[in-house]
Amino acid sequence: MSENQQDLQALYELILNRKKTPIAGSYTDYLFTKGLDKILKKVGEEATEVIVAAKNDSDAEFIYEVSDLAYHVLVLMAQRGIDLDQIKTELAKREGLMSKTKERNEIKKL
Ligand SMILES: N=c1c2ncn([C@@H]3O[C@H](COP(=O)(O)OP(=O)(O)OP(=O)(O)O)[C@@H](O)[C@H]3O)c2ncn1[C@@H]1O[C@H](COP(=O)(O)O)[C@@H](O)[C@H]1O
Repeated sequence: MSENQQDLQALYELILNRKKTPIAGSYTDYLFTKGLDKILKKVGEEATEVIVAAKNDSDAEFIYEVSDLAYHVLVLMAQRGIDLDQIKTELAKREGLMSKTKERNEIKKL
């Protein structure tokens, strides 16, 4: 990993650290202080911004919004007490599984 790439595990640990040891002026601390509903609101907003950016041509804007969402999801995970290893374990269970697309009946127009 290049020096200019954020390590997700390190970021998650920094977020956990903010939860354990609040720091004045920290945005992460601000989110934890506001609580779950505020964090959920931010995740919702950031997800919407990803959707809007994905429809636009700018890769930079899309990357920016996905990064905002990733950070806020990590804050949500920390708030819920779920760590990255638990997500990796869940993803590993799916490795090699064949996805099944369901046969769906055509929607009939009324
Ligand atoms: N990756 C991030 C990160 N991504 C986005 N953000 C913040 O997320 C906010 C999103 O902007 P918005 O305009 O949606 O929100 P806002 O108006 O600032 O605040 P709201 O009242 O709407 O919540 C901005 O304030 C960004 O600074 C982040 N804040 C922190 N980090 C990482 O977390 C570390 C610790 O940050 P602090 O907790 O601030 O020390 C930092 O060093 C970074 O590595």
